[in-house]
Amino acid sequence: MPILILYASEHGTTAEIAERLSSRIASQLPPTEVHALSDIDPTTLPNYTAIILGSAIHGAAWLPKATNFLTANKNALLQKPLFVFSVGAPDAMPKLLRGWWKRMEERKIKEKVEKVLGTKVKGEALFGGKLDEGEVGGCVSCCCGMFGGRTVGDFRKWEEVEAWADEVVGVLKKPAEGEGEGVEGESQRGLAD
Ligand SMILES: Cc1cc2nc3c(=O)[nH]c(=O)nc-3n(C[C@H](O)[C@H](O)[C@H](O)COP(=O)(O)O)c2cc1C
Repeated sequence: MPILILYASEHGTTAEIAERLSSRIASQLPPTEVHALSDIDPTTLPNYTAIILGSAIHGAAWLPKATNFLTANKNALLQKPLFVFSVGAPDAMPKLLRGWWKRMEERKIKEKVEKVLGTKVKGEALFGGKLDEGEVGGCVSCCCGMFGGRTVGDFRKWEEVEAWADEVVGVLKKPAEGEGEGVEGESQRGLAD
């Protein structure tokens, strides 16, 4: 059965990261499938070995379509080893705020996911994304610009994406206690404890 990578994206960066995760994982544990949340039939979730769910971050939270999917399909998702990732732009913040902002987002998203599921997931990550001209406007743009932040930029670090893909593979390959193969262990990258 394939490993499923699902994503919620507004401007395409989360989709690209999902594709990169997929190809890296497929090079070690094929097959994989990648789908936008809007393109998956939730009744097919039992057909996958493991599920990796990712969302772009807006307003320091997952996109509503990702949170809604998590809530609506909680029971099916919990039957599988579940990993989550987020794609945001904390590196666009002014330098002084960057670390604090990233940790705040990590904590907030982790708490929300665990609250919806009622349990921890097998692994989590927050990756840098991309901001194109005109995507972020108004107050956010103005404040970032004034205090040394950026409103345009590519903050992706592909080596971090691939390293997390390798961690996911490691977790999935690790035998569960008392079983021949399984999913014990956790893979955390960039998300606060
Ligand atoms: C309207 C808007 C709001 C955003 N808000 C946040 C935010 O609160 N925190 C953050 O880390 N990134 C934020 N971002 C940055 C996006 O998460 C980042 O650009 C990401 O790469 C977008 O992914 P996507 O291309 O898949 O939509 C925002 C971007 C936009 C366009």
